Amino acid sequence: MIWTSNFLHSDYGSLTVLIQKDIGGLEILSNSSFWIPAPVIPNHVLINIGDLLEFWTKGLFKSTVHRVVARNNKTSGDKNFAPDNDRYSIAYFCHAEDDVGLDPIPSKIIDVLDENTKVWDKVGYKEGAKGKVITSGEHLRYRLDVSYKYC
Ligand SMILES: O=C(O)CCC(=O)C(=O)O
Ligand SMILES: [Fe+2]
Repeated sequence: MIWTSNFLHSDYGSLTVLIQKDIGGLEILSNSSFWIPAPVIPNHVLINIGDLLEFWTKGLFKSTVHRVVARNNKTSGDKNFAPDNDRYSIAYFCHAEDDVGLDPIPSKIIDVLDENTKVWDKVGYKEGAKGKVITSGEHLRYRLDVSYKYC
């Protein structure tokens, strides 16, 4: 898949396993709205939390907003930059079965948290959807419909 630099998004599933080769470019949006470059660590995979885990934990685990920036600045001091090379990554998206509800998992830690409205706002659900238990399949369909236009 080819990413453009301004395609910021959170992942739709529970976890994403990401394998990056040599060149950085993945950036994570911090709480204070700064973009933080994710380092490329040789022989390691990067695990990204997706929307489903944020729903299941009432926001205790954050579905990170991220983007991939095509880097071609030859003066950059980042040793992960390789301006003349292509960038390759492989993402494995873990999803739940379509009929799995996105209500919080039973847990003493999660029970006491307030209803997580951040994930609803981040995903862009309408007011009326808040507080309803939607399913993994409904969530995936919604995210795909918003992100892509079908012929
Ligand atoms: O290529 C990457 O580093 C990340 C790609 C990504 O964010 C995605 O496939 O959802
Ligand atoms: Fe992603």
